Amino acid sequence: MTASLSVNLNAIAMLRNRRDLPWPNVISLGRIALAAGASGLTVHPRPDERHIRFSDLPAIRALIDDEFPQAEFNIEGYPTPEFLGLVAANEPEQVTLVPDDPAQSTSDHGWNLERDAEFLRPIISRLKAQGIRVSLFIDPHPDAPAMAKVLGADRVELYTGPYGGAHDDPRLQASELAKLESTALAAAKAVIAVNAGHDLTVANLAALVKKMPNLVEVSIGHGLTADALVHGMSGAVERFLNALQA
Ligand SMILES: CC(=O)[C@@H](O)[C@H](O)COP(=O)(O)O
Ligand SMILES: NCC(=O)COP(=O)(O)O
Repeated sequence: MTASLSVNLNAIAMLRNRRDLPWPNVISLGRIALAAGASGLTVHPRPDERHIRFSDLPAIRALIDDEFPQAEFNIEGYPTPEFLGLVAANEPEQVTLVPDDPAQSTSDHGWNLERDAEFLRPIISRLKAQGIRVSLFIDPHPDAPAMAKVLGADRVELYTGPYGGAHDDPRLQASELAKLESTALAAAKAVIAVNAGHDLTVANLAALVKKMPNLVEVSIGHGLTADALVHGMSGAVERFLNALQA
């Protein structure tokens, strides 16, 4: 089974938000990603809207519904009442619950499922009653998948930040990969599906999927956006040089 790719649009939105202008256009780039074979689009709205804006969500929902009905919308975030309202209004196929503090610059850990169980249980059940698949963002630990399953989650998303962050240290990267592998194995035993994400790149993805044969989906934003810039730069310069000659 090949894992599917959900393209996280947060990094593109952050670039757009540098100016009061509509480019880079999150919807146009989402369309390009889906037309190129991505299976879905991910957004992680944060309370200060510094990346994706709440007003982007209906347009992403409409893009999928109108042009890519097989694709999935994945909304990630901390389940505040405001976040749950956004989810109810935009009807994603999947919600990934992440234990972010609003002050965090990016996600850097998974849920403490023992401590947060009674907080998460009713939220998971409410989201599932709305027909939404629920995934819990977890640090790699072999006990976590079974705990997530008991709480009613459909999937876990393994936090791959430390694995991605070890890009310049092969020994550390191997030990982070071993943790991810054992957690994916534990998820297979607990019969819960596995997503993964954070700081995944073309360079670190192949080793990950080899060790996690039950990986269903990866969501990737920062590394994929960086790659899009590298591979799009010469074409963009060419277009501007042509415009200068016009
Ligand atoms: C849960 C997760 O790892 C991603 O959503 C990541 O946090 C991307 O969010 P930012 O692009 O806002 O950092
Ligand atoms: N769910 C994880 C995710 O979307 C990863 O984002 P990024 O670290 O690749 O920007």
